[in-house]
Amino acid sequence: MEDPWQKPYDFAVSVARKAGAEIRKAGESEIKVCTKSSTVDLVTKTDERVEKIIIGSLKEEFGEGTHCFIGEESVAKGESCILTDKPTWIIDPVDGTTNFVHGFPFVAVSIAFAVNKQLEFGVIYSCLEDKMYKARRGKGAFCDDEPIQVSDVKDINKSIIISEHGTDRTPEKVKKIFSTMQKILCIPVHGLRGSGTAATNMCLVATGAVEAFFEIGIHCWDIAAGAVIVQEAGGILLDVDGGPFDLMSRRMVSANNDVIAKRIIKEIEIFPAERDDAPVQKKC
Ligand SMILES: O=P(O)(O)O[C@H]1[C@H](O)[C@@H](O)[C@H](O)[C@@H](O)[C@@H]1O
Ligand SMILES: [Mg+2]
Repeated sequence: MEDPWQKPYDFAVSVARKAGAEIRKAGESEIKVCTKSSTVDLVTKTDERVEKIIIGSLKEEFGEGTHCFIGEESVAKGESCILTDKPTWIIDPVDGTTNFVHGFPFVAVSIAFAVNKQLEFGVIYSCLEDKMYKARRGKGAFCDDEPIQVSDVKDINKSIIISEHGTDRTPEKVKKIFSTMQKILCIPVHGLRGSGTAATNMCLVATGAVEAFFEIGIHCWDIAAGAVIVQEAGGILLDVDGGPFDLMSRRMVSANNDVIAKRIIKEIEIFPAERDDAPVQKKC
């Protein structure tokens, strides 16, 4: 039987590469910065332009009617963020916008594709490092066409863990984030890290450079592609309460195995984050 998703997968890789080249070029000129949900949730013209390029190319190739699109900047402008059974592209045009603005060298283009709410493939182009990560469900994970594999460490005391602070600086939430980090650091683990992009963090789990990455407050476009890449590299995804991973829940633990994941989960202080697919509240 013909493989229906090979063409979209190959196309996603070429679009991600094209988008990454645009980001690199834009980084050479002055970057005008605006904000979204908070004063530290940054957005630039490049985020918007690159998302338009990606969605425009996908629509041209696959038609507007049959495929749906969830893109970070389109959702910010009021488009729907509901995952249906239709073939759906989930896109973060510039993951690591703060890094991009500051010239911190980890910025990724993240493109995932889901059908019947199941993620079929994920492509992450770490464009400043020029590394192309990709995975298709059931077919393994790759970096620049070389197979990648999570680490086999089961001893938490020999692990490196990644987390991020996010863009919600409500003092009670920040307190919980730092309390969690303090507890994990004191297990003790070898180290705590953060690249500033959820997509790249997940690739670091997938290559075995770190054992786990967790965050509360991320969005589906930050982690959809990484979810496929981590699982295809042999890793696992869980909710921060140890339950099943839910793409729209804005919380996730990705790890090399369930021993590491469950040990981390013991220390996570959970705080609320509104779901990506929550009904939009009408403004008065
Ligand atoms: O850079 P963006 O696409 O906004 O995504 C980042 C997110 O906003 C932050 O909350 C996370 O901490 C980063 O890891 C994301 O990648
Ligand atoms: Mg992002």
